[in-house]
Amino acid sequence: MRTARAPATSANLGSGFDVFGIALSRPADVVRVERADRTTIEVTGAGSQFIPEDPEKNTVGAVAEALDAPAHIQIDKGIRPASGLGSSAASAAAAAVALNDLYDRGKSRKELVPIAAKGEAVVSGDAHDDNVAPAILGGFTIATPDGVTQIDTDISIVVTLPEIVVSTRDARKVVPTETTVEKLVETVGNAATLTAGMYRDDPALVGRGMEDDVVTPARAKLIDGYDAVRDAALAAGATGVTISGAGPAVLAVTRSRDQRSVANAMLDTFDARGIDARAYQTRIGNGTRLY
Ligand SMILES: Nc1ncnc2c1ncn2[C@@H]1O[C@H](COP(=O)(O)OP(=O)(O)O)[C@@H](O)[C@H]1O
Ligand SMILES: N[C@@H](CCOP(=O)(O)O)C(=O)O
Repeated sequence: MRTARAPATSANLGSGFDVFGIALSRPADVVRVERADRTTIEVTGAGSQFIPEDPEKNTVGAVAEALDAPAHIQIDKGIRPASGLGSSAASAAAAAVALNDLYDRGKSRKELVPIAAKGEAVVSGDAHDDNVAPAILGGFTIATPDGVTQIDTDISIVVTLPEIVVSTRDARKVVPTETTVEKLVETVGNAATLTAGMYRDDPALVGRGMEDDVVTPARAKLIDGYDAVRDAALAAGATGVTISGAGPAVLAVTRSRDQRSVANAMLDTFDARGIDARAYQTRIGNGTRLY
C-alpha cells in the first residue's frame, strides 16, 4: 500500500494560459493505492458526491491504465471539484506518484507529468499539463509541448473559492480563438515579467505579470462578482489578481503581511453579493509527497 498527498494548483496565472502553474501549500488530496486485479475507486471528502467512481470517468482510472498498475484507489478529497484549483489534477498526480512507486515502474517525476495529464483529458477533453506539472513537481512550472521547466519560489497567495460551479470543459468554450498583435505583445511582456518575479521571489513583479487582456476578461463573465472582488483585493494590498485555472476560484498575490486583509476583503465582497465563499491563505509550495 502507498499513500500520496498532492497539492491544489493554480494554472494560467493570467498571462500564461495553458502554460503556467503553481503548487499551493494547501488544500490537498490524499490518495491511497493497494495492488488489485482490476482498478476500483472509492472517493470521500469535499464534493465527493459529484465525483464518479467509475475508472473510465475518474482521472485516477486513466493513470492506473497508463501505468498498467491496477489497484484499489481511495481518494480523500481536500479540493472541491470544478473549483479552478486543479482538483481533478491533484488526484491524478497523487495516483501517478503512488502507483509508480507501488509497482516499481521507475518513472521520474517529469516522466509522470504526461501520464497524470491523461487523467485530465478524461474530464476536460484536453491533456493540458499546466495543473499536473506543479501538482507533481511543486513550485512554479512552465509546461510546453517540449517539456516542463520548474522553479522553486516562495510567494504568498490568497485563493478565494465562491460557492459557484464552473466546469473547466465549459470555461474552455469561451476562450477567444483570435487576438491582436498588440495584445500578443502585451501578453509576452507580462509573462516574461511574471517569470522574472518567480525567480526573484518578488510579489510585485509576479502580480504585475499576471495582467491578461485575452482569456481572463472572457472567463470573468462566468464568475459573479469577479470585478468587484478583484478591485477589493487590490485595494487591500494585493499585487495582482486573476482567475485561478478556469475558475471560479479567484487568486491574489500578496506580500505576507497583507495576506489576512486581502482574504477578508475578498470574502466580504462575495458576501455583500450574497455569495458564500471560503478563503485559503496559502503559499507556493511543494509537489506530491509520498508517505
Ligand atoms: N479524482 C477526481 N477529482 C475531482 N474531480 C474529478 C475526479 N475525477 C473526475 N472528476 C470530474 O472532473 C470534474 C472537475 O474537474 P475540473 O472541471 O477540471 O475541476 P477542477 O478545476 O477543480 O480540476 C468534475 O466533473 C468531476 O466529477
Ligand atoms: N489551462 C486550463 C487550466 C484548468 O484548471 P482547472 O483548475 O480549472 O482545472 C484552463 O484554463 O482551461
